[in-house]
Amino acid sequence: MASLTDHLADLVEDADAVILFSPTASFHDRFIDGDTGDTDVIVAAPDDDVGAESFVELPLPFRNVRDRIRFGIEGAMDASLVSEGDEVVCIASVFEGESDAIIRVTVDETANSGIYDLFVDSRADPGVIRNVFEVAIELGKKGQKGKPVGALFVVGDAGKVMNKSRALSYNPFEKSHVHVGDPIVNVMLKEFSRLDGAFVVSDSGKIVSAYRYLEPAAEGVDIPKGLGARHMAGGAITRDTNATAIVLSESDGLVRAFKGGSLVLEIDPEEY
Ligand SMILES: Nc1ncnc2c1ncn2[C@@H]1O[C@H](COP(=O)(O)OP(=O)(O)OP(=O)(O)O)[C@@H](O)[C@H]1O
Ligand SMILES: [Mn+2]
Repeated sequence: MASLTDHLADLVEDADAVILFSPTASFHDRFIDGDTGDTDVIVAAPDDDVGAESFVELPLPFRNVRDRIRFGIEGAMDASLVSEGDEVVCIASVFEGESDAIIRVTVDETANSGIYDLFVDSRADPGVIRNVFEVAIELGKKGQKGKPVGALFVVGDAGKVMNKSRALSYNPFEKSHVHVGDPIVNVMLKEFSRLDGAFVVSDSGKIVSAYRYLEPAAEGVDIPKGLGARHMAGGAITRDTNATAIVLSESDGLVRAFKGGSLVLEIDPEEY
């Protein structure tokens, strides 16, 4: 079987840009050394291991290829590397291992899914959003003592979020100065996730409170039917404030992110 690289020249020809998703160094080098003509080469990956000229950092590996491509394209748009109407060739690994798939898309600014803005254009630091995702994914994978568990994290704009919520119980984070991402905090978050309500996290990642009952106005919130009170409250608080909500569902095990009152991203922790 001919390898993907044998066809690359044909497939990339007359595209405006190529996005290589997490390429190996050898694939990237072969690619750069080949004749890419006027086509810009962009690398999208968790880390820039290949010394790319143009780079879009992926905050998560995005097992779902559609999410990965959306993030890469929206990130490339944000950096003015591609623009409306551009033909972009995306080269990614869909199966395990090396780059094995090519998806050619036309950039359509109106189709912006918001997945890039979720991380980069939130009130909270991108790393904070990522850390909260990681806790939610881990919690979703393992549950609490083997049982599925739900959790609601409201990240950023914490002052306003506190004003639109009330305490369900004493706040174990009252006088602490702990941040998401600290290993010990992740253990605490998992422990407290058995109890009701939401975690409130500041822009910089400080855990402001646990056990908050959110009381946002729910009008104008557009979340899929079938999701319950936790998701409704999480979605609605992001319309009422500039926070981002990351919700782990106890019933279907998925992690969802809401921003501006809409569902932006849905991932299955089992794939991570
Ligand atoms: N307004 C709210 N603020 C904070 N937490 C809430 C709120 N409403 C519900 N919850 C939390 O969500 C939990 C689950 O509620 P519910 O089953 O209605 O939500 P859900 O969206 O179906 O979530 P799941 O998919 O996890 O079941 C409640 O036990 C409570 O801890
Ligand atoms: Mn439910």
